[in-house]
Amino acid sequence: MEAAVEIDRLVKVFKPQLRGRELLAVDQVSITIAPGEVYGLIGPNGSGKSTTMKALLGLVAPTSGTCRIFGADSLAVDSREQVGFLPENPYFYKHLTGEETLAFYGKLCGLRGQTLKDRIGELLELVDLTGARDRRLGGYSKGMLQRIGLAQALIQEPRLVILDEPTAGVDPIGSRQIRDLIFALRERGITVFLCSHLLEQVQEVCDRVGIIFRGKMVREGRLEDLLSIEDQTEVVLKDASPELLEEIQRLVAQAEGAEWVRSGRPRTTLERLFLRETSRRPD
Ligand SMILES: Nc1ncnc2c1ncn2[C@@H]1O[C@H](COP(=O)(O)OP(=O)(O)OP(=O)(O)O)[C@@H](O)[C@H]1O
Repeated sequence: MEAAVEIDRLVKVFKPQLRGRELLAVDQVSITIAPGEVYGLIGPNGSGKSTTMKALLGLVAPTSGTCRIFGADSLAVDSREQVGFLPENPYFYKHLTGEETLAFYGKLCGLRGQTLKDRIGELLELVDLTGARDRRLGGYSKGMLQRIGLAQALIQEPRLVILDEPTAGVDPIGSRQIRDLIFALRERGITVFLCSHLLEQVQEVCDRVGIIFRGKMVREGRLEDLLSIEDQTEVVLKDASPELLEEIQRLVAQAEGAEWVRSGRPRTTLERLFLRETSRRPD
């Protein structure tokens, strides 16, 4: 099966504008993403995530290496026909309404008439902005702006969506909505390539993750494989009495090779606690 994304030994060196040193932003990075997969590229600020994405989109010319989208070289204009892109800081015309914004981008993609109208209606529904379709973007919250940005990226029914920090500056509830949207894209079989430096967001939505640091890919794999601690087993008990715990501990002490590491209450993440507490409260 043809890969949705194939980045092969990508190198990007930025030349200094006047004096100064060359900057190796991406160093021999290779990424392959299968159709329908949700892939997350994570790494600290300045590690080369956006540059990798821009090279894939043909917005940055590789110093060496190649990028392909469904087999087409990223430097060829037609490779972009299948791609939707949400940049890190999307710029929108604040005086346009949500609906006008999508109409603007839809027309740029060649959509017209009823097809365009239907597509706009469908996308506003998908990103939960039907009620705000006639409001100007100047009055949208950051989360709403990201969602209209996502709708814009989907206007031409792409097979691949590239999202650069889709939840940057968005509160946990807004982030949850964007995450749910990514799940919805996966259900539709759309390939998603996203980057973030927020690990928890990536953890929930991605099938596979790459960790990039100082331009180099340092780890890559399926999330379960990356996160499992190979030599440990987790048992979660409900309403366990202290006596039962003692009994188990005694059994473990008798067992050859096994070691009791810890017991205690499992913790939720701060993000989950925040979402649980705030979703209970009326506005
Ligand atoms: N057009 C450019 N000219 C010169 N240097 C650049 C350019 N674009 C990016 N860089 C540099 O390349 C390095 C990688 O930047 P990049 O934006 O790819 O990182 P990132 O991982 O996306 O960071 P962030 O999480 O902050 O968005 C940084 O040191 C950045 O300053």
